[in-house]
Amino acid sequence: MSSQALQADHRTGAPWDTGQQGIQIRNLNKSFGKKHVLKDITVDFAPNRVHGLLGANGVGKTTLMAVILNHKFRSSGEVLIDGEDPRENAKVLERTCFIHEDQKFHDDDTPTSLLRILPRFYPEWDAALAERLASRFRLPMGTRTVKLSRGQRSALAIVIGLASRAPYTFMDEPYLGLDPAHRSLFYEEFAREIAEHPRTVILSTHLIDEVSDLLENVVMLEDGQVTLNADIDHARDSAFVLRGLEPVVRELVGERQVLREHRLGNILSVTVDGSATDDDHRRAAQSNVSVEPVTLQELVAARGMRGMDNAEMSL
Ligand SMILES: Nc1ncnc2c1ncn2[C@@H]1O[C@H](COP(=O)(O)OP(=O)(O)OP(=O)(O)O)[C@@H](O)[C@H]1O
Repeated sequence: MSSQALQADHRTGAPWDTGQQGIQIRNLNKSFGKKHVLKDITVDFAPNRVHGLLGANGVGKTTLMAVILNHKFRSSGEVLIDGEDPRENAKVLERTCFIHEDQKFHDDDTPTSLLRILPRFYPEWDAALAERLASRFRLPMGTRTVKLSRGQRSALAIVIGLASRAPYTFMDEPYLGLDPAHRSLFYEEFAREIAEHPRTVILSTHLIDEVSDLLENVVMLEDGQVTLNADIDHARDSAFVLRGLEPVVRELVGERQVLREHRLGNILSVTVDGSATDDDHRRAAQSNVSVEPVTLQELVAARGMRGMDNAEMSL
């Protein structure tokens, strides 16, 4: 076991056993009828890291998470969690938690009844944490979930996702309906939890700049395939923006791949695939062109545009 995977449990002082081997996916395919959504995906999600699963609407993020956890059947390919196939594998599945956008609950459940029942399903459940988070999110504990607002249902799902302490936690746009103050609260509690109890998190989100400080790794889906799996700093370094008068910007871009461009008056901004070289910086300075880093949000928007034939953009 790596030292990174072994943390002290702050309550008991006992070693904190986290996800250790991560998730390995090989040649994974998923089709719905004739629609081929996941196309021969091979990717590893390293253990004990927070992975942002990013991409345009409809590109297959939810499907990928659901197929990893066998909530949806794969068409072909291999998935291993901690070295084991999760299909009908209770030992693996009890180490996972999946919270969905617009999480559904049984109508008759209340936050109180759920927080009483769920520890049976999550061996690492922390009841004190669940109570503290429920109180911070001001959940009406006795109200049936059918009567909760959308934001309150999201808050309840977040409480469950964090309190489960599942070594493999999947969060699919978990903040829907949360107002900015409650989203900030989620980010604060998430950061605290992950620092104290590292685990492997796969978080899909469109609020990329808002969550980028929480992410350690970025996995980008485009047109059913993984086109980027990189440390967040490398991801940011995988493209750059040249901004200036069109002829000089075009000359600087040369033959390189353009991810996106837009014009404001006679100023052209081009997002270029790859890293800016020392030569780019020197030539740009001589021609009055600025070389700017991309934000993660811009990067996903720029790359996502290329998948527009199969996915709608919402970034
Ligand atoms: N049960 C299903 N039957 C048929 N098609 C489906 C089914 N579930 C998903 N799809 C299709 O698979 C594609 C991927 O959907 P998915 O929900 O995984 O995308 P996503 O990247 O999570 O999108 P978003 O960002 O909008 O949540 C979409 O074209 C969707 O219509």
